[in-house]
Amino acid sequence: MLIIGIAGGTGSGKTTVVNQIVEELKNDEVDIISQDSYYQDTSHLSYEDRVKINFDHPKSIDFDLLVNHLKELKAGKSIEEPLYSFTEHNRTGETRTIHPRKVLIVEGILILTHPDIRELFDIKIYVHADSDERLIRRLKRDINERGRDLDEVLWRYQTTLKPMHQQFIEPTKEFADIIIPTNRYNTVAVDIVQTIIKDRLS
Ligand SMILES: Nc1ncnc2c1ncn2[C@@H]1O[C@H](COP(=O)(O)OP(=O)(O)O)[C@@H](O)[C@H]1O
Ligand SMILES: Nc1ccn([C@@H]2O[C@H](COP(=O)(O)O)[C@@H](O)[C@H]2O)c(=O)n1
Repeated sequence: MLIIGIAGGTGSGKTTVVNQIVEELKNDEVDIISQDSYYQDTSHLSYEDRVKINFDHPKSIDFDLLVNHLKELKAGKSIEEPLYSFTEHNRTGETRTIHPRKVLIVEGILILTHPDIRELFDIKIYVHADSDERLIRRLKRDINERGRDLDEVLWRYQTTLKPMHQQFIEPTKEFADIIIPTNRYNTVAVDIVQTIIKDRLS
């Protein structure tokens, strides 16, 4: 199994790049795991307390479960990925069965911060867009798709997104084998990654 890790700040375009990469691959060859599915289970907290969580700090992620799941898949076993709700700020209680595939792509803002996870990746990619571009994209996406409003996104940006990006996310760029600039749609970089994957599949 080829495991590719794709990191980068929120709104940098990780999900978009992943979707472009897998477009030409067959379903039974590839699967995608999002770090967002591995936010800690916070069912013991009230909604008011869950809203206040710093979702951009490495502690917010259940890395033990993610490492365990990646190792299971690598060993040829299926796993149950937890499903996550951005409106409830919590796991939904449902899961999705993921079977081992030839290619697994793992994407998320903090995935390169964890040494055991870095060790499991065959290829490490960092997607880079400028912070003003990322904030604009995040505003549009969170308001349209994640049930947020302008004040919520700006409050989160100032209190956690920006400082956590500078402290934890941006420094992981140094671990990347490939850095993809995504201030614009980068078809050349996507082509290169697709070529690497096809080469490994042949
Ligand atoms: N290169 C790009 N140029 C313009 N908009 C983009 C680009 N890449 C992504 N977007 C848009 O920005 C938003 C966030 O992109 P997404 O891929 O979800 O980022 P991430 O997964 O890194 O948070 C989405 O609405 C997406 O359509
Ligand atoms: N309940 C939550 C959980 C996470 N977030 C934010 O999601 C961002 C990571 O996802 P991307 O798709 O943007 O990479 C992260 O910056 C968290 O702040 C949230 O808003 N609510």
